[in-house]
Amino acid sequence: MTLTPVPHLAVIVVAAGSGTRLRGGAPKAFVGLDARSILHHALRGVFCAPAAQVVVVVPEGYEGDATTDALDAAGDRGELVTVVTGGATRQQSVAAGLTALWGDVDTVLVHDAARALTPAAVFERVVAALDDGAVAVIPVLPVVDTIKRVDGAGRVVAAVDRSELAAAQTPQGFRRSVLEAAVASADADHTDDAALVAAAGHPVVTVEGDARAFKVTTAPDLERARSLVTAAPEVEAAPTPATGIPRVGLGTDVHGFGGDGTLWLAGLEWPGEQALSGHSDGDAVAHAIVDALLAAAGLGDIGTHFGTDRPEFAGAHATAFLTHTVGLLAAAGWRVGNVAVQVQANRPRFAARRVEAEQALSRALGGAPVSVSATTTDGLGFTGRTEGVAAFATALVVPA
Ligand SMILES: Nc1ccn([C@@H]2O[C@H](COP(=O)(O)OP(=O)(O)OP(=O)(O)O)[C@@H](O)[C@H]2O)c(=O)n1
Ligand SMILES: C[C@](O)(CO)[C@H](O)COP(=O)(O)O
Repeated sequence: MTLTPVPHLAVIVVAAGSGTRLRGGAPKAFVGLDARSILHHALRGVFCAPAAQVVVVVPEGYEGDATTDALDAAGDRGELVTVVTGGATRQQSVAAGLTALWGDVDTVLVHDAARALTPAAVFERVVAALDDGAVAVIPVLPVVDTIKRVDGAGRVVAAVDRSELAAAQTPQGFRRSVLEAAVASADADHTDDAALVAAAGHPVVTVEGDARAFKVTTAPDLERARSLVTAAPEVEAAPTPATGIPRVGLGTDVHGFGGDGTLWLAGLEWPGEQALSGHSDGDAVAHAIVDALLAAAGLGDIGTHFGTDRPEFAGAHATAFLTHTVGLLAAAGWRVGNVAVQVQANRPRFAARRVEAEQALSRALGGAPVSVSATTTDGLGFTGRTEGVAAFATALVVPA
């Protein structure tokens, strides 16, 4: 998704850090997440913002690599890209980026390349606050851990009230004149641009950040980013949840009788009933729900994530499928609203276990409501001949 271009908006992507805490064997922005670098992933997000210019600030000697990444990520917007050499500190790199801005730019977002998986919605919120008249805007997340002040010997000195704290992310947005003046008059090195602007006496407002905008700082952060993009590349390409707007999806599945063991259907074991065949346990109800949820979130379909090339799902039951799907949704910023599923089958008879099935499926979906209905087809078709089971599901997902 690309927002409507804002003519006078530029994004400065600071990527000139060395990544000493990561120790990735190259400057951090040039370490790979998958086949592409951290910088490439960050720029893909940046090009969802309505920028008229994108300035990429990189370590000396990496200008060529950065240009290749930037032009690839830019697609047909390559003319917007300027690559410049950064400085010894982040603040100096921001200053270098500012010198490259075109004359008509009046609004600037500064974004860490290291926050490579920042969703477009965060850019949207920052731009919207600037449009509403703010001179400086930062995305923040609440601090979730209990915080202590400690002395040099590691002893606790005091508890800190975390309700007064927020963790700062990027992109941070500013009126250009305000940021330029703050950089020019800075008498200290600050770790973020908001601190610089606040030190110059300007109010800084906050908007909601996003857990996916985490900064790749240490090796575990890199692991997390890699697992997000390699385990579920579609997560990155999936539509970013538009604030407050839910989406619906549809899924169907069919399995024939003839499997080994007992029947598993709708997350329940059915002793004495003939099993369905399939790579997993043949639970057509669970699979239809997975398809409906993935479709709603724009994450492909069951074959994308649970194909026969995934041995861990051989023989797996509904809980494995549904909990994995909930995880994929969460990584893409969605949670399950509700699910309704209909089973067409002569056997098993659902009436006595319908509520039990709803509860089992709901548990596997983290508590989201699930409605199960069952019907026969008056002897028509393959379900009418008791050759198999068909299931049809609809799902609603809502921004997490
Ligand atoms: N001289 C610098 C230092 C940092 N950055 C950028 O600022 C962002 C946030 O910095 P940080 O995560 O601290 O990156 P590094 O400085 O590379 O990491 P470290 O402190 O571990 O060396 C990163 O995108 C980084 O590339 C920069 O452009 N120029
Ligand atoms: C700009 C920043 O990402 C906001 O959280 C941060 O300040 C970068 O520097 P840090 O030293 O890694 O916190």
